[in-house]
Amino acid sequence: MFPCTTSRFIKGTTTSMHLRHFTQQSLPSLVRIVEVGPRDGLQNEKTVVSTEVKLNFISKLAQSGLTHVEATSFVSPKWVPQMADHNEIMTALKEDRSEVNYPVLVPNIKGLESALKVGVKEIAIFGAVSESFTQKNINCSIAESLQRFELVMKKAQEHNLKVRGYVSCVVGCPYEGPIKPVAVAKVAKAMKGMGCYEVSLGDTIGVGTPGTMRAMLEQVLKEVEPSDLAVHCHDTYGQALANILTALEYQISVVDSSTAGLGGCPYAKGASGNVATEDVVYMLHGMSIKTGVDLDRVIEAGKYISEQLGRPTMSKVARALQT
Ligand SMILES: CC(C)(COP(=O)([O-])OP(=O)([O-])OC[C@H]1O[C@@H](n2cnc3c(N)ncnc32)[C@H](O)[C@@H]1OP(=O)([O-])[O-])[C@@H](O)C(=O)NCCC(=O)NCCSC(=O)C[C@@](C)(O)CC(=O)[O-]
Repeated sequence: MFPCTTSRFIKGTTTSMHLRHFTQQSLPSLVRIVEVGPRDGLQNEKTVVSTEVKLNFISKLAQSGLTHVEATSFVSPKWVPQMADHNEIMTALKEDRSEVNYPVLVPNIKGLESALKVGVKEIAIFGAVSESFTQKNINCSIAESLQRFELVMKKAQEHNLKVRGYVSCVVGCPYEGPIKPVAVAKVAKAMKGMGCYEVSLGDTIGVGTPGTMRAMLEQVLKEVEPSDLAVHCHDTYGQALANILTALEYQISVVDSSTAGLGGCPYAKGASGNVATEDVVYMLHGMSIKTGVDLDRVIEAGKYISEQLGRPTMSKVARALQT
């Protein structure tokens, strides 16, 4: 996968830093989880998952107390075939009378126009801090992507849509290696400045450690308030929970996760799944941090989708509790 690169991602990042001492009192008492399983979790699946299964999965997640379930992407079906049923998914969710938000990914005006036709209320624009990843993922430069997002933002605001922003590759890029924290701060600031209500910082290939997360967050927090940030940690190197805890220490209280640990980006080869929602909920509840999420119900949703995909869950908590 990245056989010779591991040391590149951990080298020289924390030695000069003071390890801060945090007490339980200084952590957020409430964390909002943004469930990305139906989108990030499934987008990389080779076999097309039926719309019916996706909707059942979303329904189970919605019944678990999650308030934000990212449902699909309005991207090109040639680029990401698994998300080609976005119209059917969002048309079905229009009938949902719950308070759950169903944000969708939108890369450009074409995606936004399609999303508006099916009554989407919240979108997420997605950029990155690496030029190579941006080219591979959305076929343009970082500067071009920000111009596109400005157009999307303007139109979204005209339609009173909420817009979230993603910044990918915040500690490492599959093509460029380690990323400078100051570059992340620049893109995060641009996303926030154009009107995103929240910017989610993505460790797309899961190479971050609490050391590199800390270095990155300290720069980003010079430009964006912790209340406007979320973290999105893939678990490739088994560091995701530690990285999330690091973000909580900086008062970031929104965490993206994916039930059953599904996921990966088609344009970030080698990236494994997101941190499992079950594992995040277990950790947070164990620290007396509220999430409003019913762990048993999320485990049930994870069991359902894992059975449908024909493989065991990647959630350690679900595995432990099911045996
Ligand atoms: C952005 C594009 C569309 C540019 O793709 P492009 O080829 O440069 O676009 P184009 O404008 O030249 O159009 C080419 C064709 O795509 C169509 N097209 C154009 N736009 C759309 C659209 N919105 N919906 C449907 N179709 C579209 C357009 O109509 C045309 O169709 P044709 O004439 O050839 O039949 C493409 O690169 C794309 O779809 N990329 C998606 C990549 C993606 O979804 N990646 C995964 C999500 S990001 C991620 O997972 C990371 C994250 C968010 O989780 C955080 C983290 O982990 O770090």
